[in-house]
Amino acid sequence: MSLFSPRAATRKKPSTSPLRQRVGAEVAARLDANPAAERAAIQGAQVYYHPDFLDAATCDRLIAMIDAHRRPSTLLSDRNDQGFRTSDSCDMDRWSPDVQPIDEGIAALLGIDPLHGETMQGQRYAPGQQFRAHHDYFHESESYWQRMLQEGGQRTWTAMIYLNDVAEGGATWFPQAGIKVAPRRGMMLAWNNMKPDGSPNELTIHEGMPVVEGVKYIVTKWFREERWIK
Ligand SMILES: O=C(O)CCC(=O)C(=O)O
Ligand SMILES: [Fe+2]
Repeated sequence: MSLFSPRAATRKKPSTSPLRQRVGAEVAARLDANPAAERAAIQGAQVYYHPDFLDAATCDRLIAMIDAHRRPSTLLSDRNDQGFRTSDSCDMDRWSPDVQPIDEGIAALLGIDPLHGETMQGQRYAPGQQFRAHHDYFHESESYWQRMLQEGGQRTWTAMIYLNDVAEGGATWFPQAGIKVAPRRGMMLAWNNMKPDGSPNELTIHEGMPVVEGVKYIVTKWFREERWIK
């Protein structure tokens, strides 16, 4: 039997990275040392909760900003998949006095330079709206990848904050990691999209489940391996 396998030779493995490896370990160590943060009891992915990261008044201010600026959400993917992400979303102006302290507070909690953070996204889901299963990391096989390399490279950590409680539905579900998180006003959910070796972690696939009753508001912050703002 030949040891050479043409299939294995042509299948491209996603790249590992010492930089991403380091940010994974450093952020996890920082959150482990923070008594306000709690690590989810799952194998194979680093996922943390921080209840009460934002107070109610701050959540309400962000909700009002989302309502003032929201438009139908978009997708980066090459596939044009109707129904995949049906929420509204908007960019939260990082230099506005209402957003900047929150933006910098998230970066400080994780210990990541705020300049690595993409523009914070606000999202609103009405009943029936959802964000189906996806990875937050970029797929190196997609046509956007070369552009992403110019714009700070791969995404490492995601920090998401629920701005309100939702009467029914709207949980964030990680089907492979095996956790389902119900929206709770002010709670941050943060996870590393990379494995310990700095390559994409498939186990972080997650979904914003359909809202059944009520309206769900969140803000999401994605961090890049390099500076997103030059
Ligand atoms: O709405 C959710 O619970 C998930 C949102 C999400 O996956 C994202 O913003 O990347
Ligand atoms: Fe996501």
